[in-house]
This record gives sequence, C-alpha cells and structure tokens, in this order.
Amino acid sequence: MAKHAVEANFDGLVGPSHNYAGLSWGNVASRSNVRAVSNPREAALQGLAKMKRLADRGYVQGVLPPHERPHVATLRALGFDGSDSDVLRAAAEQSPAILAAVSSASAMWTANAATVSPSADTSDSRVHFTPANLSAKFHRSIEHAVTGRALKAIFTDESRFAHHPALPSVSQFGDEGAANHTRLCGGYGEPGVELFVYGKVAFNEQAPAPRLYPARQTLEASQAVARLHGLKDSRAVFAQQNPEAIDAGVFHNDVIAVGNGNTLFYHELAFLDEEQVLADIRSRLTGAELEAVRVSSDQVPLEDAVASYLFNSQLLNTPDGMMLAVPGECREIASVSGYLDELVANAGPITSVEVFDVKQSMRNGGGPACLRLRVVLDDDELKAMHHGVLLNDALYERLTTWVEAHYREELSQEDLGDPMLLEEVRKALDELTGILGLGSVYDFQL
Ligand SMILES: N=C(N)NCCC[C@H](NC(=O)CCC(=O)O)C(=O)O
Repeated sequence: MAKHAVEANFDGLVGPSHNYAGLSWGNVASRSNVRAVSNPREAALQGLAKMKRLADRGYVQGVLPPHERPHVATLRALGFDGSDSDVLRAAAEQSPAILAAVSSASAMWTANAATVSPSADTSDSRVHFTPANLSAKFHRSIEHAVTGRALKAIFTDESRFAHHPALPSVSQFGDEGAANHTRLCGGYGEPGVELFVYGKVAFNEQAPAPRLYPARQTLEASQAVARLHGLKDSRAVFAQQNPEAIDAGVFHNDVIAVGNGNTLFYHELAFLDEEQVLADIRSRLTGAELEAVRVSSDQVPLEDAVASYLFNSQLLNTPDGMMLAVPGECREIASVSGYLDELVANAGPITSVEVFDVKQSMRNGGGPACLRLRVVLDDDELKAMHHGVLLNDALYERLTTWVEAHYREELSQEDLGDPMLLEEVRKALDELTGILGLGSVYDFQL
C-alpha cells in the first residue's frame, strides 16, 4: 500500500551578494537588467515572505542556505593570490567579469540545486539526490559542492536518503536539476512518472537543437540521473524541449511548464513533440488520469509567457483543487492576467491563483518556482530529516532579524571587490549555519 507523503518545498534564502551582472546569455531578464543596482535585503525579505505565506497555509516549507560569495577559493584556483583582500582587489582590476561570476547569489534558485526522486519511484526505496553540475554557466558551475554538503547535512540518514555527486562538469552532461524535471503522480506517496526535459542530444549533432541560445540540459545528463536514481523505464519519460522556445528565452523547462499530482500545465510550444510527451506520460501514469492544461499561443503568446513567467509558478494542492502561485508580473501583462481569470473560472484542476512579489529575483530571471526545490517525503522520511531548516514562526522571525542585521540595501558591480562585503558575508553565513543547525558547510568554515 502506498505510504502517506507530502511535497516539501525548500526555498533558497537569497544571499547578501545578490546583484545584477548579466551573467546568463539566453535568460532575457538577466541580460536586460545588467548593471542595475540590486537590493539584497529586499530580495531576501521577499523570499522569506513567500516562504512564510506558504508555511502559514500549512505547506511543509524548508530553507536552503545561500553560498559564500564572492567565492575567494575559486579566485585562488584561477591564480589570484595574496590575502583575501589582495585577491579581491586583483580580480576587480584584472577581470571584473570573473569577480562578478564568483559573486553571484545564484544558489537562491534551488530549482537548479538538484534532481530529487522520491522513494516511491526508486529501486532501493530511498530518496535520491543528484546536485546539478550547472556546467552551462561558470557562475553556476561552482554551486554543486556546497549544495551537496547542505543536502547531506539536512538529509543525513543513509538508510533513507542517497546522495550522488554531480555529473561530470562538461557540456555533454550539462545538468540543470529539477528545473528540467517534473513528477506526475496519483498521490505523492504512490509511484509516479518523472518527466525529464532536455534541450539537446549531446552525442548526435544531427538532432534538433536551438540556434540562438544555449541548450543547458542534455538527454545524456537526464538519462544518467535517471540511472543513478534507479528509476525503471516505466517511471521515466524523456522529452525534448522545443528549440524554438529556448531561442525565445525559455532557458529551463520550468519557464514553460509545471506539473503537480496528475496535472501538467504547459504552453503549446513547450515540447518538440507534444503528443508523444502526453502519450508517454499517460501510458505510465497509474492511479490517476493525466490532466493536461494546455495554453495556446493565441491565449498567451510565447513572449508574454517568458516576460510574465506564468509557468514559473508553483502548482500546489489545496483542499479544493490546485492553487497556482504566480509572480506579480503575471498581473501586469494583459494576455496573461486575462488568461488567469479564465483559468479559475473554468472547472479545471486549477481552482485558484495567488500572487507573490519576488521582483528582485525576477529581474535575474527567477520566479516563484525557480526559488524552490521540491522534495517528496513520506511520514518517516519527514521525521528523519533535520528539522532546523523547516520554517515556522520562530525561524521566520529569526531569519528576518538576521537579514536586517547583515544585508545591504544597495549593491552595484563596483561594490563586489569591497573586502568589507566579503567580511559581512562570512560573518552572516557563520551565524546562519548556527541558526539553521547545519554544522560547517562553507569552505571558510572547514
Ligand atoms: N528557471 C529556473 N529554475 N531558474 C532560474 C535561474 C536564473 C539564473 N539567473 C542568473 O544566474 C542571473 C545572474 C546574473 O545575471 O547576475 C540562471 O540563468 O541560471
């Protein structure tokens, strides 16, 4: 009999170095806000407010810590030397672009932290985690070591949780984690269908691929993760993302589709072969019929979907149907706002829409769904994990006070070489691992 299980959402706490460096070619928002002055404090508080609202609604809500940025260890590996201040000064003078890359707070987008397979789907009945190598972008490729440490510190019991290292960090195995992975199921505790969406086939140059922007995820990476997690063929579907969508700015599948339970909410241009994707899911899904909520280009043009991040929403169960947690930008674009009104008026699986303000993150191309990693846990697994990262009123208050004490309200590209920033970050993060009870996860703590 299937066990009772819940979907826990782990949001990335925005780090104190949150800034706009235009690092992600192919991500329209990142490029259009390059060099804008950021507000790290507001960004972190917006993220915490989202977590709090969802925790108050009864969802299991966790927090994943930000990473140490600027990452001095990476600068040293690239040949900058001397004291930490010397390293920062030299990087700022010789290569502001490298300094910006090692200063990004991009670990906040935890949909890219890892791929997670629930125990109901895996051959050894453990929850499997593979941190994403994020090899497509230098600034993100340095995340997986600390991400892996944090996940191991939270999910420690080896009899229940299996941790794999990230895939080899080369473009052929480019892996962007849960942003290109969604799970359809009857109930969370029942075996589900894991949909892996890839942008290109690495070892077949004839296969369709985007022309303008990079495909960050390969089929080979998705298949490797499915193998590592012990997913049977009957549990996994591999589908190619529509190259046209990637070239329109859909750099991850979660910018054009989101699934929850038996429901797949997607744009008609999401997949290269829509009919095949639906057929593959339908033939594997047990215990429920697939509800395909398809949005046509007539209803919402692709460019409006990208600009509003309509599909980068969280799709959550409520006692009466599903709730779509959308970014505020969805109400600013007429086609999308009108579509949302129709969606809830129709008698479909999505019965309500709630708006969340995550503008600081959105300006770097990160909506509500980018900010969270979903981990389905049965009751015993939930009991076994480390509870210090689960948000309750007390933790929310503590983290809010912590942000207010340590975060700046303005950060420009010129500030990244300031040795004081590094000191502030380390002091804040050292305190944070204490608040969350995580032990030592950062290089400067080891
Ligand atoms: N869709 C999901 N799941 N995640 C969104 C990630 C946004 C992130 N932006 C950035 O890394 C921009 C950083 C900058 O330009 O400063 C990225 O492109 O990888």
